Amino acid sequence: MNKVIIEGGNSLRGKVDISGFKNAALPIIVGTILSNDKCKIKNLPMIGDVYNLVKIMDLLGAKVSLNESGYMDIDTSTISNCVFIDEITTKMRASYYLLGAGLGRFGKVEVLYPGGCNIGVRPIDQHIKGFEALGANVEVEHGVIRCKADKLIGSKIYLDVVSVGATINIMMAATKAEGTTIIENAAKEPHIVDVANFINAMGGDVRGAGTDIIKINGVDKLHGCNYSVIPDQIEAGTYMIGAVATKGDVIINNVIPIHLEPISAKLREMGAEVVEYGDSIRVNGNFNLKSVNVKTLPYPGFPTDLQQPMTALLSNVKGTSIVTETVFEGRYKYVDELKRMGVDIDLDGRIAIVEGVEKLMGTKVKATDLRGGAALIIAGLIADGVTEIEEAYHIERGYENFISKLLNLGAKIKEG
Ligand SMILES: CC(=O)N[C@H]1[C@@H](OP(=O)(O)OP(=O)(O)OC[C@H]2O[C@@H](n3ccc(=O)[nH]c3=O)[C@H](O)[C@@H]2O)O[C@H](CO)[C@@H](O)[C@@H]1O
Ligand SMILES: C=C(OP(=O)(O)O)C(=O)O
Repeated sequence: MNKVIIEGGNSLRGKVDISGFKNAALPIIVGTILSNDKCKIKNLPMIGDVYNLVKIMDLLGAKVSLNESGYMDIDTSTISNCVFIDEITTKMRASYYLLGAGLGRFGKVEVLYPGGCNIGVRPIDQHIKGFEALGANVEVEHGVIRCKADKLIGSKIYLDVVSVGATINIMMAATKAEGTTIIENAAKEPHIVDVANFINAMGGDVRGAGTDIIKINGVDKLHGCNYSVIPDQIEAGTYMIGAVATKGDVIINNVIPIHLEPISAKLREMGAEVVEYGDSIRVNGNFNLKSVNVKTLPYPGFPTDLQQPMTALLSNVKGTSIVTETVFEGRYKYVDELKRMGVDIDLDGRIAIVEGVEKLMGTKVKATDLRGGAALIIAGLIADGVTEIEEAYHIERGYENFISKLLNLGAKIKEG
């Protein structure tokens, strides 16, 4: 998808089904390497990152098939090593999970430094700290990461920053270590819990996921399993924000409402109505909305992945909103694009001062990254006239059928 064209001005109304969580699905697919067996994974999102990862798993030697309803059969017993220097892994962030899974299974991994959204420096020092604490030798040279361990031994690891990727990577490697590993100051995101549940479904012993102390008792051998990925918190949050931005009324199905609490709370604070049901949530934005301040934080704080769509919404809400991005220092690149649509946002380091304007105007803009692209879609939905979003391929990395889901909700949107 190169371009998305939106004619703004329609409220989103109706129902939308949320797909499986990108940031849980990706480590789960890579985590099947630990099993050395056959796994069946359900509820995978049909997104660019999943397609890319299927190619990677295939090139590594796994037998993998994925059907269009998000069901994967994968046999990783046919993988013989994890030395894999191929540019394909630089097209996404989650290829870094080859480090934890490969180290756990083979005691040796060589891969290129991962890619992913251009939202800041994104170091992996905490992953490395964890692997080294488990006894691995790690070298990073000319963009290649090499990890090697004759034997992994459980250890106590305090993360200096709360990192989703480091928590999951250490959990994966430690699952095959001798003895017990304790991760302190671990990330608590819903996908951490999902990956821990998946490891346990393969016969692992991970306890405490979802709290900031995770205990992993190493096991000798894992086995295959059947597993279903949780719904995508960020995709759901994007539709919630879209409903409010367009003064619409949307029922968002296949969600875990508690995972959406940080978003629901903020939208309620703005004056929107958010009603939770068992596995769905209704968001009605047809009220007088007020400006709010938003600070991104690790879970259960407001997710950084929704900062961009949220800022697009606030740009059209009367009053001053202050957005503070505490997780990624470079996550405001899309603001220049929003400015082309007439928004009034001043950036001061990690702080965005958003003066709500009455109207956004459609024009040609460029998606700078995945969620920056989603922010431009939200802006395009509320803008007067036509918005053309170029470099829209970023959006496909993480949203399943975004265009057709929005069409079903009444948006005027098409691929260009
Ligand atoms: C594929 C995937 O799941 N991506 C998500 C993952 O990215 P990712 O795993 O890259 O994000 P982290 O949680 O690791 O990063 C959080 C913060 O820690 C810093 N840091 C991280 C690791 C490290 O070794 N050293 C270090 O300093 C990062 O620069 C950032 O400032 O979590 C982010 C935070 O929820 C999300 O925005 C991404 O969508
Ligand atoms: C930053 C994101 O993705 P990634 O870490 O895969 O680049 C995201 O999903 O918003």
